[in-house]
Amino acid sequence: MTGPWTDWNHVLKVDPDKDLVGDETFEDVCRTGTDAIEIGGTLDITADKMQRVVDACAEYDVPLYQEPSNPGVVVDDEALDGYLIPTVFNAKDAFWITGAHKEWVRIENGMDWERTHTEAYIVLNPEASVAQLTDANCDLAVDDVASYAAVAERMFGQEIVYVEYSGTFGDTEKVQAAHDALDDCTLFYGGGIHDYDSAYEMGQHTDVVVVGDLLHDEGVDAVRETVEGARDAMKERAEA
Ligand SMILES: CC(C)=CCC/C(C)=C/CC/C(C)=C/CC/C(C)=C/COP(=O)(O)OP(=O)(O)O
Ligand SMILES: O=P(O)(O)OC[C@@H](O)CO
Ligand SMILES: [Mg+2]
Repeated sequence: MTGPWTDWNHVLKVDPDKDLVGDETFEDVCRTGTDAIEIGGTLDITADKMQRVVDACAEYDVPLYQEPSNPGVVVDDEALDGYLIPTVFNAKDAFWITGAHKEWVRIENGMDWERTHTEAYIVLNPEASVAQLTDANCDLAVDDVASYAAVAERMFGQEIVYVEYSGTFGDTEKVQAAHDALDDCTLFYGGGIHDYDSAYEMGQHTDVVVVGDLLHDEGVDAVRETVEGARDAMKERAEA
């Protein structure tokens, strides 16, 4: 399965419910050197807030994807390269596995399947809003994580597997196990990446490093360092 993400090292996740730092602009956000921008968050997201970020980023040439947290916040906009649709594989509440998806397809006026892509989340930080919302079972061993990853790719045809530690730096052994379990599927990792070193370290275990809160807490210069860290790690891996 191919998609543009097979060439990415770094994704910047913009939370439409959070502010930028100081007088930074979305032009600055689009010029951090990241490979793509994913617009999404768990709490207090609305279609209006989503639309504002899409509009602010539309004129720059960085790939722009929406990652909706529920069917009601999807925006139909030509400026979007596509939709990355989460499914939380370790959710205890089935709404987040197929229920929301069924509702979305039911209420949409014709699906844009060409631009719709799948992201299999394995949520591992029990403190994160996404874990609490979806009632995720985060108590997973290394082999549980690897097995979820394989199931996502082989049995559910997911295009991306996303190991999610939102808010905290994750266990590299679990991330590596997910990576080893995958064949064509692209592995995203997100959580607690806050500088060059953390991006470089996790970049050795995943295909793509996702950076979120750093943008809203520290700003674009800090994000740029993580782009460098992820890129250096992956370049070294490719050369090894
Ligand atoms: C079918 C459609 C269109 C939507 C449903 C999509 C699903 C299953 C969403 C469940 C998982 C989810 C809420 C994903 C949103 C992306 C995400 C994990 C953002 C990070 O959120 P946090 O960092 O936990 O939240 P805050 O930063 O808002 O606290
Ligand atoms: O905010 P952070 O901790 O960088 O996490 C990024 C992303 O995985 C959240 O969905
Ligand atoms: Mg967050």
